[in-house]
Amino acid sequence: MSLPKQLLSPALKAMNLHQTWTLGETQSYGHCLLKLQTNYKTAHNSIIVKIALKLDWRIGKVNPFMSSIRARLRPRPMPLNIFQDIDVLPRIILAEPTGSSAEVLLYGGQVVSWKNERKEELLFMSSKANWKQSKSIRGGISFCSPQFGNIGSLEKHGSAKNRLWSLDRDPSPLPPSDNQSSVDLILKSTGVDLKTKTCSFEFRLRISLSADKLILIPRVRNTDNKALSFTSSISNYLSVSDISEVRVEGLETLDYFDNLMNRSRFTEQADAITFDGQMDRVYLRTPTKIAIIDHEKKRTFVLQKNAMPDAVVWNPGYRKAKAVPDMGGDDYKFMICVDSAAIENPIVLRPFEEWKGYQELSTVSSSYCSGQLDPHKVLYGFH
Ligand SMILES: O=P(O)(O)OC[C@H]1O[C@H](O)[C@H](O)[C@@H](O)[C@@H]1O
Repeated sequence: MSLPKQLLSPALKAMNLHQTWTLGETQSYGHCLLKLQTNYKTAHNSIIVKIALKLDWRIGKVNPFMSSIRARLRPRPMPLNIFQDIDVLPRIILAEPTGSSAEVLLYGGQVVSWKNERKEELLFMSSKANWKQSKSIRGGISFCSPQFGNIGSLEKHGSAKNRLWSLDRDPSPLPPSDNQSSVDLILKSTGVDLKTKTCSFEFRLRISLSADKLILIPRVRNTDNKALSFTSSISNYLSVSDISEVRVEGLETLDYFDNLMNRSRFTEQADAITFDGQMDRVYLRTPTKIAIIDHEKKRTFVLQKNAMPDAVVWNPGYRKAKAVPDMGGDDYKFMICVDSAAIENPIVLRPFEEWKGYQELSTVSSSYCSGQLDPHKVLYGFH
């Protein structure tokens, strides 16, 4: 008996992600049998549809179809908490057993909230942030690539923060995240990027939350057959009590480009960086660990990073903040940007090569001081 068309079409539909396939016997090397059984109820009867699919693949070659089948056969991870209310940008809520949480937008792959177990917000968000899906949202944490700032011909701070990312179900070679405190996102270059960059690429971003720690692992893959060169930063808007109470340690004696002085190069002379007006600097070849100490809040942010040798320190100060349309008058007091970055030497990827960065943000109580920067880790990294 042949299956009526009206039943065959939903049966074929059922062959997609929503059904679990079972792996049948392997008949010989390079062949495999996949089986699916579904039950259809019509008004009068119930019909069992059994579908068997034989797959052949060539020895020694990776078959992308097989790897997608394997991905379907993997045990299902816990569903993510995704919210998509009307008029609100789709967001993923990451939660962690101690009570800390984070919110990640698909738009820009941006982290717009990170709260500790006492529900205190650790990230700054502008009181005039533009929450529409067209411009970047001032605040939180975002991955800026393939260009930092306006050094180059591409969109300022790159296109990654102004695009809608998707969930990345197969973040290999990273293992898939299987809990509700981690999310993997992917963004592929579009025709618009290609017009300006003339090279196709993929961005991937893993955001993981654990007790008092937020980890970001950005990746850039060159999917073209010519070399790709790019600069990047992870822009961190940290919430502080008052910028005049903040000092940044770990950057002393380093060279920096001063963006307020036509990117001229200077050497830091101060013991630590403090703020009494606008500051916009790119510190070069920094240690892997930087401390941002908030005396009034008695809280220290510890920024640890790998594969991003530079660090941007930015606060607009009173005057510049007035000229920034999406920033409230006093907002500059309650924020500091200290970004992990690769700016001085652009990253160059050969065809199909992938770059992987790493950033870990954590908080400790303010008894922290520069003496606690572990010299070994500062010199040799923390992995
Ligand atoms: O105003 P935006 O384009 O978001 O840039 C905000 C800031 O980002 C970085 O920190 C740059 O070093 C600054 O020069 C820039 O002002």
